[in-house]
Amino acid sequence: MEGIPLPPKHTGELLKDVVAQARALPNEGAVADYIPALAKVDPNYLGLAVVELDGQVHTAGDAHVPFSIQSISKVFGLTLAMERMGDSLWERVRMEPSGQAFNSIMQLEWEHGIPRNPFINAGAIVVADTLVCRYSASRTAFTQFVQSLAQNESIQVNEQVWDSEREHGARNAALAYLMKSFGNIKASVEHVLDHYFYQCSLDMSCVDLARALGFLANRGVQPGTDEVVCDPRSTHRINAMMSTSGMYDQSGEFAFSVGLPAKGGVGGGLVAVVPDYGVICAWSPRLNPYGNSHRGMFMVRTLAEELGLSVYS
Ligand SMILES: NC(=O)CC[C@H](N)C(=O)O
Repeated sequence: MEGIPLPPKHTGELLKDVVAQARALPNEGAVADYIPALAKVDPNYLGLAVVELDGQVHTAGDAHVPFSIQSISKVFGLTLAMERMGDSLWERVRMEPSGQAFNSIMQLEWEHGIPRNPFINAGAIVVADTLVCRYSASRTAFTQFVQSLAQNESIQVNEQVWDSEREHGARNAALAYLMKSFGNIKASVEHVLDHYFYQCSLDMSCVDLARALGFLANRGVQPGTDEVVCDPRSTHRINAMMSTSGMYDQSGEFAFSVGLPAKGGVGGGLVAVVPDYGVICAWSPRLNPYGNSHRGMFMVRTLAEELGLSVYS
């Protein structure tokens, strides 16, 4: 990706400009309320961060405020599971776009309890099952993994969000029990959901997330620490699935208009990987009908256009 890096000062100014443009947009979309604790978040937060591979950090708005990472946790879970399971993981979850909402149950019965990909809820619940089965303390292992990637030991679960997910998790429980009936969940459903809800309920800032996912822009090696998080083949696969499924049923539009591997969550976070350059993270809690951050998409798209970051150009 030659020619991407702009003078650092310019990038910082650009981020501030993009946040100001996003703030001026009409208030479209709504904060997720099917998990009641998420509905309490101030919808006007706006954060944007870029962490480059050489360690430079550019921020604007609320880039340092922790928020609920929700489905962005699926990227960390998948990375851990791929390292632990090897290719046997792909017997239990596929790598195809689903063309359905992130929590849809219909396809799962037709396809005998094998989820389309690890980034819809059903797929992430299978991934959570593999973690629960392979770690004696999967929640602790998950937190330590994320803390070390983000180089921030203060990252922790938001207990209110975790409780709220448990109390309002009927649909995820339905997905898990259906998969259990097909033999695709090995541990107890209760245990698996507990882990899944936990990882969704971690709080991280835009800077934390952009730093934590640096290895995906750097062939699996974590910038700054030089830790080998995964091999280049796994890096390629994770980025490929983020490109095809990371934005759920809007992944095609995102590839069409932005052109970066990305993952969104219903907390309003959106991460985008720019190979050989760094990671962008945007946050704005109001969601569009696909469950993706409305202003987050605007911010990542504008930045990608301004800096010429598309991997398809
Ligand atoms: N898209 C999301 O961010 C969904 C995550 C949320 N915890 C759920 O399971 O419904």
